[in-house]
Amino acid sequence: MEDSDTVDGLPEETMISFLRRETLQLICDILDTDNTWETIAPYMPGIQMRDVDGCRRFASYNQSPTKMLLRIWCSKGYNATHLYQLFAKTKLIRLMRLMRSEVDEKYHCLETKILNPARRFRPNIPPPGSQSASRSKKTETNEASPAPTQSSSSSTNDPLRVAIEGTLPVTYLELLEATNGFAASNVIGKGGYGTVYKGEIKATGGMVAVKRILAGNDSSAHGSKVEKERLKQSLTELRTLARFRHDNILPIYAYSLEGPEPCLVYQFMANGSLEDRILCRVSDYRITTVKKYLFQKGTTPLTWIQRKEISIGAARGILFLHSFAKTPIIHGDVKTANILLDKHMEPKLGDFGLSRDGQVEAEATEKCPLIASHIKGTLAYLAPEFITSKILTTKLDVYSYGIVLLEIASGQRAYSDSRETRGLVEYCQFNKELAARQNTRLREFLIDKRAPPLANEAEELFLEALIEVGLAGAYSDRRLRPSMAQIVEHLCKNTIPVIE
Ligand SMILES: Nc1ncnc2c1ncn2[C@@H]1O[C@H](COP(=O)(O)OP(=O)(O)OP(=O)(O)O)[C@@H](O)[C@H]1O
Repeated sequence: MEDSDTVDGLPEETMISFLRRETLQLICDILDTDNTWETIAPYMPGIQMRDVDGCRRFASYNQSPTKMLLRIWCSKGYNATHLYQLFAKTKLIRLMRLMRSEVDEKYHCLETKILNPARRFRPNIPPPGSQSASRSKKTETNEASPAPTQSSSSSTNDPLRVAIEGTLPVTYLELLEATNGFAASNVIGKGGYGTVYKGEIKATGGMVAVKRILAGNDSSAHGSKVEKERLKQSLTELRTLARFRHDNILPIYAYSLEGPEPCLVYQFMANGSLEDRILCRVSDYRITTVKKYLFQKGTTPLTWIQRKEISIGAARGILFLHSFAKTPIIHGDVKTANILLDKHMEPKLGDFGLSRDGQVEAEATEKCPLIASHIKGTLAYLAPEFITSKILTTKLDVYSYGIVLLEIASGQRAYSDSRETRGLVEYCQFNKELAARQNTRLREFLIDKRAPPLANEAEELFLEALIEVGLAGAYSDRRLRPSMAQIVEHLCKNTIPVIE
């Protein structure tokens, strides 16, 4: 067996021998289902990308990947109590209950803590290798492996430590190998803060996108300020993505901070950005010159069904950010370039470099809004209250998302110098008045000319909903904008929100 060094090379005693066989089997059965083990692996200190790859290969031989993962983890000195705390951290209460009889009862209060997060409790379980650890076996000293138990005040205050918690480290060398040495032919995109490369993790053949944060060569005070801002944004992105996992949020797989430039590794999105797909644009980076000739007419326009699914999926991603945690997360840079499409055209919201904890914009009572000094966003997508007063609430994302919907409906850009009415909202409003004067349906003025003709009444209704929800979302008075929950509801039902 090719991977015998990682699979069978571990002595049997490194299994979690302190767990009853039946308990271990039950835990493995649950975590093997739907590859749930992959969601806890990033929270296991000491577990690296290559370990996860090894477990995946183990699974391909019809073996339990969870059992393998736990064996590797135990070989690094972690024990049942650490496992219990890992389940607490990843909120797998069912698994905690399964093994609770096998850990000291002083840790059982972790279950109460999950059910009642307001109560603060931090049992001190020493990490392996520390003097008081029950197993003092020292392992792989070159690994930065902060045990999950080490969330003391000093570590929680360390932004770097907090940012990388829950995401796998990968070596710069592995990324060099994956991207053919960051070859120009692997470039798939460029953003304000770095270049994105397509890469292949050799062990699994899995495709990834590697964002390599630009290293500036400007050593002036301004240059180092820009550099700092870049690093800060990549850490913000890392921190946010490590905290939230959702079908419509671009998953981050790994990071590398030890090389010459910091790198973030994401799931590869085969269909590129929504912006490119709306414009039927073949990215210069994506293809060779020969292919560019073949594709010069551009990519196939999105169908109306695809547009509907993309709109709803992206809205769900934003709604998740706004509602998942106690404090809503404001993305701050929602735009078609940041909605990426996987091979099934499933949309995933990416680029969290500007995301911030914010607050829900209340419909009835006007709370004092947060003032953000950092969010920049892209001007055409930025809500007026942010531009004028730096007011930051969830309605900031609603405004930007409204613009996205208008782009999906009309195929127009958010801002264009070649239009008489440059801003997209003004362009739509202008056409709305024109349509009313000519007693014509607005959709006939605004429909994306590249899109296939509307096939049935449902598609016609959807296009109308798209335009009206888009306009409502981009309403200048933020208090009159719908919430993301209302938007998802309207789009799913093809209904039009009532606005003044
Ligand atoms: N995971 C991914 N899979 C495939 N392509 C990607 C992925 N991430 C980014 N890209 C491509 O790389 C481009 C640049 O992405 P990036 O997030 O760096 O910048 P941006 O959002 O376009 O710009 P900025 O960060 O300045 O707002 C994207 O527009 C997209 O085409």
